[in-house]
This record gives sequence, C-alpha cells and structure tokens, in this order.
Amino acid sequence: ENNTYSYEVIKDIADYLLDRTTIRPLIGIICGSGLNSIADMITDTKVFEYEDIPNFPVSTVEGHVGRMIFGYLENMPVMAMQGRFHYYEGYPLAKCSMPVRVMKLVGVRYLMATNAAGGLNSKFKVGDIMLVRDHINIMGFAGNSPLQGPNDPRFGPRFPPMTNAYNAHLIKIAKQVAKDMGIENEIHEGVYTCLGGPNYETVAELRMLRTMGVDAVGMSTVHEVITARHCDLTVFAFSLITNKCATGYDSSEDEANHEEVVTVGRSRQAVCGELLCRVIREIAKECPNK
Ligand SMILES: Nc1nc2ncn(CCNC(CO)CO)c2c(=O)[nH]1
Repeated sequence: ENNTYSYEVIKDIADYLLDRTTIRPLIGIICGSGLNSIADMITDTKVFEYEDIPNFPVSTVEGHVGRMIFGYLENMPVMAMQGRFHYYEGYPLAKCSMPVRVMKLVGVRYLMATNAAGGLNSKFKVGDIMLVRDHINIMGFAGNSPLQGPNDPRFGPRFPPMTNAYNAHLIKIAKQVAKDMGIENEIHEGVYTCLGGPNYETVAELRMLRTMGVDAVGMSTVHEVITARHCDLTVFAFSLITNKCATGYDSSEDEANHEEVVTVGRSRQAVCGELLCRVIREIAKECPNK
C-alpha cells in the first residue's frame, strides 16, 4: 500500500536518529549514482547504516551504498543519504520519498538532491552539470504520485502547488558559484523528468520527451522533490550528465549502460561536491543562527 509510512512511523525514525546524535541538520542531501563521495566530505560525522534504522528501506542498486551521514559541511549541520531508493527496485514512490519526510521531522529546511541523468538537450556534453530549473512529473500523468492516498496535514496540504518547486535564488547562487569556479561552460539549467525504469528509453520515447521540452532524463528525484515541497522544504537539485541519450536509430549513438553512468559519476564527483559545498557556503551566510 502506497502510504505505508504514517506520520508516527516517520516520527519514530526521526527520533531514533535524533536520540543518537547531537547534530541538528538544516540541510538534507541526496547523493546520486556515483556521487557518494560528496558525503565523504562531511566532517564530525555520525553514520547510520540504513539496515540499522528501524523501518528504513535498504538500497539494492550497485553504485548506491546505504547509509545516512550526519555531520558538517561548510560549518552547516547536514544529513546526507548515500544511496537512495528507486521505483524500479519495486518500492512505491511514497517509500522512495519517505527519507525526505524523515529529514523534515529531523528539522531540515533545505533539500539538495543530486542525480545522474541522460542528456537529452544536444548542447549537453557528458560530464556537464544541469541545474534543475523544473521537472515534468511523467509518472504523475498516470496518477503515480508519492502523495497518493490519505493526506496527513502534519506534513502538508492535500493539494500542494508545484510552481517554483526549484528555488530560483539558489539556482542564481549556483550559477554565480559556477562562474567563480570557472566551469560556467559545463553548467546548464534545464528540465528534468523521471521515468520508472529499470529499462532505459527507446529512441521514440526520447524524441517525445525532447519535443516536450525535457533536457535530462533519470529515474529519481521528481518524487523526492514533490514530497519536499509538500512539507515546505526549499529545494535545490542538479543532474550530472553521465551520457548522451540516443535519439537516432543509427548504431553510432551510444547505448546507455549503468557502468558508464557510475564511472562518469565517480570521475566528476569532485566538481559536483565543490559546487554543492559552495552553494551551502552561501546558504550558511543566510542562516546566521545555524
Ligand atoms: N538515457 C538515460 N541515461 C541515464 N543516465 C543516468 N540515468 C539515470 C538512471 N540511473 C539508473 C541506471 O543507470 C540507476 O539509478 C539515465 C536514465 O534514466 N536514462
């Protein structure tokens, strides 16, 4: 059943974590495929393996470990998920997104989500970073939403708005940070969509998505962001473009494969980590009493 995580169960998980660390995170981070080293930058850590957290799901995807890391980045208290849950693993979207509600009840105010994605926009090169300006919730078009089922008003409203789901101020900061880092020609802004997976897309599906204005395709993030906006977290997200989507039928177009996704992720995680830390540094300046 979609909403197997009641407020009370989520609260118990949050309390389990809060009882075992004095760290009180303001920022929640989700590490995408191959981007686990972002969490390795966190200092003064308290690490929880997912399997040790009562009622928490476990990650089953290669390239995804399964632990929640509390600690500090740029002197900001954070909690980071190394390994997330995907719909293609057989988890309902509400289960994939429940860690965001745990973050909310732990006291987090910002969600920073990263993912690996296929580049659909022809301007994107492998290794580029796309700041998510907006998303298209394709799975929601068929009624598949993490918010399906009874609404608990303690999290948020029955019908939450999704305009400006991705905070424009943080996108502006990220673009300035990219300029400071000298990577403005590897940074883009665009629309992300999440498909159920685990199969990659057909050429016809990719052409349809491109026609609909999608710039990058993945299998995560959208439902986590919907859940985050429902409980009023400020959202920042970026996609690491790990491969170009094949939009032609000639065999020269490279076929997506997971090993390549993780390899590119690992090769670009330093710049991804640097970008995230510099945005956090700017957030820290705006949160005097952290
Ligand atoms: N064409 C295409 N290229 C991609 N590169 C990474 N991902 C994100 C999905 N990552 C999966 C499998 O690599 C693991 O979660 C995708 C995708 O969904 N589609």
